[in-house]
Amino acid sequence: MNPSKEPFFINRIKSVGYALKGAVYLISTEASIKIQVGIAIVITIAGFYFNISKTEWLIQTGMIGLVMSIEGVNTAIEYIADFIHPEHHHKIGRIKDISAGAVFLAAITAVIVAGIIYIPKIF
Ligand SMILES: Nc1ncnc2c1ncn2[C@@H]1O[C@H](COP(=O)(O)OP(=O)(O)OP(=O)(O)O)[C@@H](O)[C@H]1O
Repeated sequence: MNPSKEPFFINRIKSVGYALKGAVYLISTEASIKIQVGIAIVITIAGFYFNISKTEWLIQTGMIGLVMSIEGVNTAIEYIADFIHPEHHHKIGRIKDISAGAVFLAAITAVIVAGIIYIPKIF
């Protein structure tokens, strides 16, 4: 967002670097995203094991990305909430609960999608 005199592409490359730093920080510090990375690895192995179709791969990969992205946004919202109001406040609690609720909705959807893909292959 800062007005910059640097060339456009240098600026973009730097932004990708910052985003990468954020993703590494997220994965290395947040327990919930570590669990999600673990689940993503297991479900990817399952994809190879059950030889799922291209369409199933697209949907599965999309769901993994969706859940992990929303988890990242949820974590950022928690950081902002703690920064702007470190003390206990019911509105901060509500903000965090709504943010966590968004992750929950994405995760439930991912579980349903996994069920649709794998249950017929297992049973
Ligand atoms: N400052 C606060 N004021 C009011 N309620 C809070 C506050 N901080 C946390 N809470 C309540 O406690 C819950 C857990 O908060 P916390 O910040 O520990 O999130 P978390 O989901 O456990 O985080 P993480 O994903 O990092 O484990 C919130 O969803 C909210 O209901």
